[in-house]
Amino acid sequence: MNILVIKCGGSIINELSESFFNSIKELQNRGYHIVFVHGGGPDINSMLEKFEIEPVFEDGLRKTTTEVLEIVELMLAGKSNRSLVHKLEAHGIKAVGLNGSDGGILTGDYIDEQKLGAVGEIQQVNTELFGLLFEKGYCPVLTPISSTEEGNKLNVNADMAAGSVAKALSADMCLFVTDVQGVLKNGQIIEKLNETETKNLIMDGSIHGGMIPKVNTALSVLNKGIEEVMIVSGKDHFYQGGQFIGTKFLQEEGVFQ
Ligand SMILES: Nc1ncnc2c1ncn2[C@@H]1O[C@H](COP(=O)(O)OP(=O)(O)O)[C@@H](O)[C@H]1O
Ligand SMILES: CC(=O)N[C@@H](CCC(=O)OP(=O)(O)O)C(=O)O
Repeated sequence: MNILVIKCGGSIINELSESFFNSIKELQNRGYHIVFVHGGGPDINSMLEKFEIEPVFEDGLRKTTTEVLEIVELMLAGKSNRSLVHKLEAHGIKAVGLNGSDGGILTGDYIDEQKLGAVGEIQQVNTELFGLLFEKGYCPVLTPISSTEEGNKLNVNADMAAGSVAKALSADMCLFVTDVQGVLKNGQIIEKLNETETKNLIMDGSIHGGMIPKVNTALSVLNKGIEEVMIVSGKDHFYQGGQFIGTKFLQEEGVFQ
């Protein structure tokens, strides 16, 4: 079974192009089973603004108080997930929305409760429901809210959640769909990146903000043996005639799995 995990960023959910859906259909026709993991950062920020709460980020991760967590879940599960499922279905792609806590899909733990509040990283992924949905031709669409073993809710960065899902499924491919064509430097797309080059771009500030968890997750997924890991745009065709368009992450030369 060919499995593809697609992380769909909040930056692009409301602006996904027709070409994006055509690319998804082309991949399904080529036999890929697809799991979507979505974000929703901009919608969360808009709602926080309405409540006059200032969004605070540390290296791309949202500081999550109890009050913020309620708004995060409201927007992610109530808006972003619904929008993506509606759009997929409207394009003839069978989709079912799930929260990370449904059927115990995502179990996590706090990263640094003191510094970030209720922000987690994934410790375990229960893939059983994905298998059941794949059998009937549905794409699971997952909100990255997780539970701790004690049942506390955690806000998990959607890039990191997608990476954990890709690893748990031993996916053939993991794509991060966002609002830019890939990793850019001086406005130009970088087509191929290895770990050292990526770390240097973070150090010199060329990669910043929400791109940091994305590239770090891309590298960690690659290091787990998933060979096709890319950042692509949801504004255009990211796949056409068997070719992907975006930034592809590559193992360092001389490093073998
Ligand atoms: N080197 C870079 N190349 C491209 N985008 C970058 C880079 N560094 C930071 N970014 C920012 O990262 C954003 C994508 O991350 P983010 O806003 O978190 O998107 P998403 O919601 O899709 O996860 C881009 O729109 C851009 O503003
Ligand atoms: C801990 C943390 O940062 N969680 C993210 C979850 C949503 C997300 O990752 O959305 P994007 O993919 O649009 O960035 C947040 O609260 O914004």
